[in-house]
Amino acid sequence: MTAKLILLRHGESEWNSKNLFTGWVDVDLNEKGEGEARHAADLLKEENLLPDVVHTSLLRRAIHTAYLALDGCDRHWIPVRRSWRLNERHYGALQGLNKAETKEKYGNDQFMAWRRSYDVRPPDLEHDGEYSQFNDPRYADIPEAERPVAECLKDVVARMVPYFTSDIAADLAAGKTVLVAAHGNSLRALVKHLDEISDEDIAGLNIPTGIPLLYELDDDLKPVTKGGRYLDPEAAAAGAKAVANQGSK
Ligand SMILES: O=C(O)[C@@H](CO)OP(=O)(O)O
Repeated sequence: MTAKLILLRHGESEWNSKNLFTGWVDVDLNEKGEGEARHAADLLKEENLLPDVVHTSLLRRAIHTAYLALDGCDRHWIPVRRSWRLNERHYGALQGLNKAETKEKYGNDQFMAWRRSYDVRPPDLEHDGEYSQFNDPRYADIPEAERPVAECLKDVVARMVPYFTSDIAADLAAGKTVLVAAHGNSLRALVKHLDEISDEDIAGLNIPTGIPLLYELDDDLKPVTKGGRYLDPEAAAAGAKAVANQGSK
């Protein structure tokens, strides 16, 4: 028997459209992003892929996307589980900065190392910085010493995979169709884990906003088809290309 795992990056956010590094800053979807989330519902309905349980991050762009996608396919009532472990990568002191300006200021190599290398962290964000979440009550359960102030993708893999192998895997093993509504980099971390992508090759993988990506997993939770299947492959390819080019003005 195969288990069904649907990955959904949130729809376009207010800061995606302004080309700003977002990370843990809790910005909402813009109108286009809400439309993408509703369209995700249509795609799920068309394939009769109706989630039994949803896992989201603690950030409203993922929570809002999950709600709109589930509402649109009459699954607004299913159990919801949330974890900071599904949050976007903490972008440290880059949070709030414009991507094109950052690339211009620091050069493409540094910009790409911060954005897509596996193990180069952006500079730390001060606890009292304008876009710091250090004292946000929603993260009170994370011991201070472990509360992120900047993360590379390797850090995201380290905090996300344990949640996948415990909570998400338990729902999959119980035969549930699972929706994970999360973020560009937390989903890159999950796809890296599922498809066993190398630390080098993951740099080239970008996840588009708002298009469900279906993985059918075998009993060992290995993908039956590597890379899964986007429910709208053409839009996904165009969306991934746009994410890759975000440093350009
Ligand atoms: O700004 C961010 O938090 C992420 C996702 O939007 O950006 P990037 O794709 O540059 O890692």
